[in-house]
Amino acid sequence: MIQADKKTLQRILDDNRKYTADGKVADYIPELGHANPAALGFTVATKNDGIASVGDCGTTFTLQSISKVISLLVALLDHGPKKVFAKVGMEPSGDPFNSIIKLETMDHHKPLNPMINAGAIAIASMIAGNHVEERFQRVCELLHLMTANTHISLNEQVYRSEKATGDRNRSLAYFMKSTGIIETDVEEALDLYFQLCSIQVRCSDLAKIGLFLANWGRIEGKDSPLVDPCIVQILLTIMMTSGMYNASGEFAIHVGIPAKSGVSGGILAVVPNKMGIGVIGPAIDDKGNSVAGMRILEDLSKEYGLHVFSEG
Ligand SMILES: NC(=O)CC[C@H](N)C(=O)O
Repeated sequence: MIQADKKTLQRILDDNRKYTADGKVADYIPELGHANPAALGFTVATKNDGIASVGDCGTTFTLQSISKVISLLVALLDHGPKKVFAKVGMEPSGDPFNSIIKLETMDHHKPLNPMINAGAIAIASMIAGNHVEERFQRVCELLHLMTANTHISLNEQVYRSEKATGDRNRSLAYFMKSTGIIETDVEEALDLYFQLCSIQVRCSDLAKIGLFLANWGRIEGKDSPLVDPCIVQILLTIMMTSGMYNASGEFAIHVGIPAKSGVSGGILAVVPNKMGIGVIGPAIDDKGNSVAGMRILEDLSKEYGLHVFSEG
């Protein structure tokens, strides 16, 4: 269906190109500022119907906050939900992704969820490994398995740029160290977080990660899951409630599928049991979400009836 329907996918892309003009490329991490604001593309990877890409899918970009889903997955594999959620909450924040305001006032100073920066830095501090490089490699190896693409690796320039300008994240991390949320070396947690945000991918990689989650942790064509489906259920639920930062509620109403965005303009979306979708559109809104990318997902959801709360 998806291959045969490439015309529909192309129409959805063309209809939404105009919205790239309504956003801006993030430049608070200077290296991200080089992205082309007019770029737009997406890949759909389906369970039984192959994979199709339209638009500027050759564009490479960094995961940015999309990496938060993968870090959470690895931390859950390492420690289990009980230990992980003792340190980080499960509630939507309603605040910007890099907000510091609730850290002091929340119960036990827990960051509200793993999809905001504070939560993701705390999660990074829990990823097991002898040193940062080993921890980073563990995450990359999992990505290689999910995508069958062993080329996925660090974008060194973005990493350096982010590390040089990441003072807000540094302040979040040191605050969490002072309250005991971070128990390990704070600089190492930050370094790993910056590296994970700087992993370079294409839309097709995101779509395959999405399909892996849509398949409840199974690699296409393999029967036994690589990760416990209960863990995938946690990831999808947190993506649904918090994946689009303080626009998660609106996105859930209009699109209705679990998704995670990043300030590079990428969006990873999952239609459980059906497909994974990867979108790139570097022009983002003031909440950090790709403007045209969200419109594409809304159109795909309406065209194919993907909203998870749909009349049967
Ligand atoms: N929303 C995002 O994608 C933020 C990730 C970015 N690396 C940051 O820490 O600021």
